[in-house]
Amino acid sequence: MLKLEHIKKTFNKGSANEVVLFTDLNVAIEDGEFVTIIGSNGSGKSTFFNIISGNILQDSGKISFQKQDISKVPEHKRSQYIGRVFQDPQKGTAPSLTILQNMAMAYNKGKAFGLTKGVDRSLIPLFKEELTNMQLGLEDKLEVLVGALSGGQRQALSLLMATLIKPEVLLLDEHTAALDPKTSDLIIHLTDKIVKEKKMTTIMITHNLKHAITYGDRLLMFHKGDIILDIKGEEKKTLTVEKLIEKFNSLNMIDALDDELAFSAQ
Ligand SMILES: Nc1ncnc2c1ncn2[C@@H]1O[C@H](COP(=O)(O)OP(=O)(O)OP(=O)(O)O)[C@@H](O)[C@H]1O
Repeated sequence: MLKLEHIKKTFNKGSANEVVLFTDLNVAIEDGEFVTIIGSNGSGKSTFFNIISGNILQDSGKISFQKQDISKVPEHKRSQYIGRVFQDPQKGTAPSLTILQNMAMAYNKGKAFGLTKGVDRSLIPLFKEELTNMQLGLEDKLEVLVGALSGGQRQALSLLMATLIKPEVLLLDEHTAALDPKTSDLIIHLTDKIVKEKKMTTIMITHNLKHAITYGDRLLMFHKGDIILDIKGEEKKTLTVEKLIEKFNSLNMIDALDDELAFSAQ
């Protein structure tokens, strides 16, 4: 279980630019859970990920993973069990290296590894199999430079690389947002397939309300540094855009739905 307790975070404390974001954030994510996160701009979604990954430190509060206190564990150590895919297809892959070299890098994550001696060729069948599963034809492009791939192909590769050695927690930070709608649907479908196959604890931030409702088994909504909705179980399984909007209305929270989110529901 990944647990955040009483997290507080203020940026630029004491200055004119002070942002009091989290005053008492509490959430527990079960092993194997696939959680989708929505929320208006600036509601704290990315900061939530930054605090989980150790990219920024909370001011106070506790983060524990499998009952171990990881509140002060540095990011590079947490990255051994926490994988992350970003919105920008440029991140997460090395453009000047081939697909094969990128896959080898991902395979050797956390180990002392250099490309000077070349890639262990015995791994090629495994890499080909993984790439074939994605159905993007990348298995025939092992020697192609990643910089020459389309945004969608590159994001699919980022996803594959982040999960090649199964992380215990996978953070997806709007990883389909920079893609056109068709490619975005393809990548989200692929994501769901990989998450289910590998049974990974996964948290996905999305600005696409339909994706947040369709995928995953729990939905959290952030608003001004608080989690204002937590929908799981049967309620999540049978959730529709209409039901969610009804819920916002009944809780007088329709303001929490910004234009981008509302638009994505159409
Ligand atoms: N490193 C930082 N320094 C100063 N302020 C920050 C920093 N990171 C985040 N903030 C502020 O904290 C608030 C929450 O930002 P965050 O990026 O977590 O929101 P978000 O929900 O991910 O938004 P978006 O949907 O726009 O990506 C914003 O007001 C932002 O300006």
